[in-house]
Amino acid sequence: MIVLVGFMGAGKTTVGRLLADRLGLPFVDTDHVIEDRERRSIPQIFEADGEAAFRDVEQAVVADVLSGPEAVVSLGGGACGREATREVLRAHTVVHLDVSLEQARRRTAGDGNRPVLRRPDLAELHAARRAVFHALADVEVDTDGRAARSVADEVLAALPDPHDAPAGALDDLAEDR
Ligand SMILES: Nc1ncnc2c1ncn2[C@@H]1O[C@H](COP(=O)(O)OP(=O)(O)OP(=O)(O)O)[C@@H](O)[C@H]1O
Ligand SMILES: O=C(O)C1=C[C@@H](O)[C@@H](O)[C@H](O)C1
Ligand SMILES: [Mg+2]
Repeated sequence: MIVLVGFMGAGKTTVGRLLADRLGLPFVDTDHVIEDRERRSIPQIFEADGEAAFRDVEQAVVADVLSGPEAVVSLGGGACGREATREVLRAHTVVHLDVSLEQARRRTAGDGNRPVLRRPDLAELHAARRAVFHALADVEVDTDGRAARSVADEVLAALPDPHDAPAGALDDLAEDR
């Protein structure tokens, strides 16, 4: 799987869709899977059950999605906080979309669907998570001041084989031999 990680507003959902389209793979966003499975929005889950309960559901959803059919998968911004999730990620191609806190704030301004943005220690959280994303990443792309399409192009160029070949191209090659 190609798994996109990064802070809120890094563009995981936006760039993930573009990548999936370009690679001919399904796109799965674990935040969306959580909301479908729970039949509630993420802010509603945080409000009713608290963050720890949300993280439990998130960890289970990430494990399920990453053991499913091949896809481009975007994780929620806080999903890599769980050791179990970091362990599962070892078997996959992890792409870190790097974003500064300033840019992340600008991109997510006015979006009430990210309760963690209200945390008073956001700067520390951003720095701590950034180090974790960096350590997990096979591919890392700076997204500041870049259009989502250009970020997707850079990710595609940096993906290890065989992801950079169009879907089916390698099958043809094998048959010709
Ligand atoms: N490279 C980019 N340049 C400018 N705007 C962008 C870029 N990538 C994403 N955006 C915009 O920033 C906002 C946040 O992007 P997106 O929802 O894809 O982030 P995310 O990483 O999925 O965040 P979250 O972890 O909260 O789900 C959206 O409005 C999106 O259109
Ligand atoms: O950064 C975070 O902790 C979060 C990011 C979003 O993707 C959602 O998963 C949720 O709002 C929590
Ligand atoms: Mg997202």
